[in-house]
Amino acid sequence: MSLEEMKDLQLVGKYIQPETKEVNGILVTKMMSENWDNIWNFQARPDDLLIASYAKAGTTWTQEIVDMIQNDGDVQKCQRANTFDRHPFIEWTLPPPFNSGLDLAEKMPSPRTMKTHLPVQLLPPSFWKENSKIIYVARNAKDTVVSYYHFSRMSALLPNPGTWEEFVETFKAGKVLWGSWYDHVKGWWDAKDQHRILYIFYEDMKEDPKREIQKILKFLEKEIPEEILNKIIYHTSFDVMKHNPMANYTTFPVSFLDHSISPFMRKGMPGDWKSHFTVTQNEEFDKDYQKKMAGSTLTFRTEI
Ligand SMILES: Nc1ncnc2c1ncn2[C@@H]1O[C@H](COP(=O)(O)OS(=O)(=O)O)[C@@H](OP(=O)(O)O)[C@H]1O
Repeated sequence: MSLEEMKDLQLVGKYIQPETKEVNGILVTKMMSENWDNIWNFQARPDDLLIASYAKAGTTWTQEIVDMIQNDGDVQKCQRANTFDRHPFIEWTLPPPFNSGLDLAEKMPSPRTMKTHLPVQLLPPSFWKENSKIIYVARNAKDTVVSYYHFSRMSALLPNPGTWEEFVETFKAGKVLWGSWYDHVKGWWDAKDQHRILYIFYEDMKEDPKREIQKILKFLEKEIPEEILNKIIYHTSFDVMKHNPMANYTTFPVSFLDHSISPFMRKGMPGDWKSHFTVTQNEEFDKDYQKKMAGSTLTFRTEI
């Protein structure tokens, strides 16, 4: 449905209950669980590109970078629709008249670029069979939980997060949509060498966007002049994306996403967790983290 039609339906969000259900032990929305057979049987194509991540890891940022690369730095072309419509969110299921990710994806001509937050074991198997390319973006747990908390406060589509203290515990227990952060990042990390997966980090993107965009270019087998590369870095910087209505989620009905509670483009900085965690909370988080990440070669930076 068009943005104009969406605006006429400002109130619809109020009637969407963020009820949850489990699919193979992973929490998803009730609507996703009811649509699960279709999601699982989704037909990927060999020339699909999937941007995968745990929620709040820098998905939208990566989507904008990829779209700019695919459109040779043409900003106008990247303004053709909001992020949600440009890159179908395959598992995201909404009631009619809203478009669900699968509907959008199935209608989209090849080559498609799509998004998912599914943990690796729940990815529709056709992606593996067709050997589609996947970019996985990961972000450190502490900044992720902060961003997830504020997003849950502003989004009527996600369960109520409760207090910050409560949400940290829910996150640690993996009782949030898309399941445990720890299992998600490790699962995709372990899968990366057996498939066409580029695994990148939010903190690295922030530290040196040029270097990380060059990694994406290489993965996509694309070459662009320096001038376009610089344009992409500028257009996908936090300050520019924050004011880009096609990338900052402000085109969504306010009853879905209420930016006056917390903007989607909130801080965009590694290390913001320091203004949220108490000393005790941080020590307990670290202790729990060591246990959950023990034995993995995957490491994160919590500041740059
Ligand atoms: N260009 C750019 N630079 C730096 N940071 C950026 C950028 N674009 C988005 N963001 C930040 O990414 C967080 C949102 O993550 P996602 O896009 O993965 O969210 S979602 O799961 O798809 O809803 C959210 O992080 P927080 O600010 O910490 O909440 C966004 O602000």
